[in-house]
Amino acid sequence: MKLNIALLAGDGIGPEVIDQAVKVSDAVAAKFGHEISWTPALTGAAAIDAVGEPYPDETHEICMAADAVLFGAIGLPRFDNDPSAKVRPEQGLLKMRKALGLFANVRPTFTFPSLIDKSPLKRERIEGTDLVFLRELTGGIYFGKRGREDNDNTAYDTCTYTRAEVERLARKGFDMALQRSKKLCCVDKANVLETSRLWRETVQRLEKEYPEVEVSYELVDAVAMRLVQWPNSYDVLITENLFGDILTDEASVISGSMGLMPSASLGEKTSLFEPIHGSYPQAAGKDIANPLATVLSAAMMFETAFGLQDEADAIRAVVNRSLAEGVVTEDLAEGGKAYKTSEVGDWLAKNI
Ligand SMILES: NC(=O)C1=CN([C@@H]2O[C@H](COP(=O)(O)OP(=O)(O)OC[C@H]3O[C@@H](n4cnc5c(N)ncnc54)[C@H](O)[C@@H]3O)[C@@H](O)[C@H]2O)C=CC1
Ligand SMILES: CC(C)CC(=O)C(=O)O
Ligand SMILES: [Mg+2]
Repeated sequence: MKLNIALLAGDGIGPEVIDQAVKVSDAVAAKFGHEISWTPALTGAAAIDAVGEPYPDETHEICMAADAVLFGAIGLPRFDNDPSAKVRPEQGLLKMRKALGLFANVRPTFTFPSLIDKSPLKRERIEGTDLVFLRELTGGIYFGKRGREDNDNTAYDTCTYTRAEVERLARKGFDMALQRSKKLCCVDKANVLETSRLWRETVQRLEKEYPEVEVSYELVDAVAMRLVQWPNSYDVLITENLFGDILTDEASVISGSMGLMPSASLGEKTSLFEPIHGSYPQAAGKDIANPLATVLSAAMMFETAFGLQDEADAIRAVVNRSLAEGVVTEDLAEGGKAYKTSEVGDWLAKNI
């Protein structure tokens, strides 16, 4: 099979972790007789520096022409530390998600048997955790009207959701629940927010179409607590953009490192695969970041974008072996040998 993949490395550790995902993908492709054609494209601060905008038209065209997109991360301190910057890397990420129609971000949270004792949470709480967030990705407060008024002394961001936006995400959640343990949790703040009440009402209406699915409705603040207290009690969780962004970073603690959790951003036209972490600028250029979140995002790409299950399983199997054998970056080394980002990638590619 010929696989045409757009490659958006981005900023900070983005290029380093993407390099490892490319090595591993090429190795799995060679093993199973596929040919990958990678088309690199600019995004984030790298694109601002090169052409003045964070998601150039040319990058969009490359993404639309590809069968799938593999994305690293964007963002740099020189923008984070300058609140007055008008053009920002994150605008490129949001523009890209909107332009590609990537409304559903699938963020699984799971544990690795060899890492259970590396999590700051107790073994008996986290063992067997296997849950998945479906985060709405192209609506809500990240895309609402924002601005300043009152002589620059007041700022506002608005959160808007349409019933259609909620429904398409929720349907994906119900469908996913049917494939899994038939449990769905709608995470909102319906005791306060009107948008959350629209979410709840829309999901309640859909319940009739999915009588086999047991739905619970929980407030986001309580979920933030229960997620680390009893992660095993959750299976599929659906939620809006902001809540999903925050809760999934929190959930990464269950697995043992932010550098482990992958995601798939799905839409009608195309799909994009990206680690849940950001550009971790403190580690940029040091060859120390954990590449596994990006490598596992590539596994999701083989599975979801190309229907290549054996290839995805092969990547997951070699990742599990690397962890069991202690071939890990410094975030997981705990005083033992810390491998470089590139060494982990080489090991995975060699052992697949
Ligand atoms: N999807 C994206 O491109 C995202 C971009 N960002 C941007 O990234 C920049 C940094 O943001 P932060 O809040 O520091 O989030 P971050 O996710 O980049 O880093 C937070 C912490 O997570 C850990 N971490 C993250 N990735 C890791 C990896 N691969 N290996 C080992 N440890 C890892 C590190 O301890 C790090 O200090 C900002 O400019 C932000 O806007 C933030 C989140 C997502
Ligand atoms: C710019 C942010 C919306 C990126 C982020 O934190 C994420 O998608 O997880
Ligand atoms: Mg985030």
